[in-house]
Amino acid sequence: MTPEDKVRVGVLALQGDFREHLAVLRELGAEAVPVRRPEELASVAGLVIPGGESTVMDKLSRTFGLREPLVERIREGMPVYGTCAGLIMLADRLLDSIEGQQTLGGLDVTVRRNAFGSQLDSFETDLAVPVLGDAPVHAVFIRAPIVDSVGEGATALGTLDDGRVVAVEQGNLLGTSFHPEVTGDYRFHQYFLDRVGAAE
Ligand SMILES: NC(=O)CC[C@H](N)C(=O)O
Repeated sequence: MTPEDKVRVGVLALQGDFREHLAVLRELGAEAVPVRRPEELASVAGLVIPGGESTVMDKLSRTFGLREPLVERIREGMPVYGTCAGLIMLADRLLDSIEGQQTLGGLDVTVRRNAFGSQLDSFETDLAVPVLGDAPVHAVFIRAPIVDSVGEGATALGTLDDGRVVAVEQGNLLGTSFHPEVTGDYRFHQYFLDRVGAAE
């Protein structure tokens, strides 16, 4: 692969663990840049929205003038992968939001914030994700949201043993409740990059 062939993708870098996602995407051979301004968003063919705090990310996206361009690119079909707070940002409907909190939308799902309560802030488990192959995905959940219901437009990709959905896709949009960037298993990032390559 020459530098000219590299897929150029962005990671929303307003807040949260965007550096880890940049490192993963670069390791997978993509040109990955932080996105904080509309011009930077315009320069990328796909976007990762990282984990962090969705209420803060929402506010900053409006302050930085990114909200409208983000909504527009999502509507236009740009591949986007949202993890944890990023999944919250992509949800059409949100439960346990704070007053005035908005999402970007795009995924026909209802997501509940902080769904595992304070006793179980963080946990890890192995998850079957058939679209990524037979090997289970080791999933790390950190104050994670859950997909409370999946609308007609979206498809569940992975569920916990109790049936709760933690990975979804819809067209070019992909969302996980958990954090693949911290596990060394980058199949979700590769799945996203394949979408970007196909969409270009
Ligand atoms: N690790 C995370 O991204 C946590 C998400 C956070 N609880 C929120 O509501 O945005």
